[in-house]
Amino acid sequence: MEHQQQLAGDGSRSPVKEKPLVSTIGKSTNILWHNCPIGQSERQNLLGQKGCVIWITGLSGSGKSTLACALSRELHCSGHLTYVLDGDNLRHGLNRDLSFKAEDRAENIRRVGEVAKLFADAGIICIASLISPYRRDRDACRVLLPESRFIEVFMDLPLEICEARDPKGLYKLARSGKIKGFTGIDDPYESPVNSEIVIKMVDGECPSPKAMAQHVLCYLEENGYLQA
Ligand SMILES: Nc1ncnc2c1ncn2[C@@H]1O[C@H](COP(=O)(O)OS(=O)(=O)O)[C@@H](OP(=O)(O)O)[C@H]1O
Ligand SMILES: Nc1ncnc2c1ncn2[C@@H]1O[C@H](COP(=O)(O)OP(=O)(O)O)[C@@H](O)[C@H]1O
Repeated sequence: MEHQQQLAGDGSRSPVKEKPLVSTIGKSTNILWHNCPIGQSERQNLLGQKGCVIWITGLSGSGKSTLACALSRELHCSGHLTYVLDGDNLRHGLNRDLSFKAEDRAENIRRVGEVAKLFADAGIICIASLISPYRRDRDACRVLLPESRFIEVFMDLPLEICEARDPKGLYKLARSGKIKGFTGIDDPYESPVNSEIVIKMVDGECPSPKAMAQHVLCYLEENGYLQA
């Protein structure tokens, strides 16, 4: 198979015959990586932005989906291509086979991390909005996306505020024991320690959805994500 070129003494290139590198990845054997001539940088140039993942983590009711939607709208209106991966929504399809026990939450985050990586490779600003309660699972996604392409946003709101909002009535059900293993009630949430962005209350008030989106937008502008 001809898949590499060798530089000859006169500077011309001639094909080198070499055995292809075949490897085992997970449970897949005898597989090869296939490169495409159009790569991430060409797609980024087309879109005028850097592909990245904005990973929003926090308790249920902390405003993850609200921020994801507000940010997506702001970016869209200023000519940037985004896509929102929302935990609740993905559990309707891709992740419908997963429960909320720790190993299923880990698999949920792993899958969404891999999907988000594809979106970033496509040059898209991917906004992932999931509770993602375990630090180890979030950090594994960060490793998947080197070159600062993983931007963690921590919704640092107190449980009492999230519980008071309770838009789906799930905290009420968890408190009465009708939902077991609910994050923040009888299941853990490990707060991030190295988030790029933290959204928190100021003088007892939560910033408005527009203000939260502006906060992230400023970070993207200042760090060069909104140009190729
Ligand atoms: N046991 C339990 N714990 C937490 N959340 C629960 C649970 N059961 C159902 N829900 C609803 O599922 C939404 C969270 O899904 P995620 O995929 O983001 O969760 S996780 O990242 O795998 O922990 C979450 O959505 P948000 O409120 O938008 O966070 C809940 O509506
Ligand atoms: N910045 C905010 N200020 C006031 N209310 C908010 C804000 N962000 C979210 N909310 C409200 O809080 C509730 C939970 O928000 P949501 O985005 O669904 O949270 P999550 O996705 O983290 O579960 C919703 O009723 C939403 O309208």
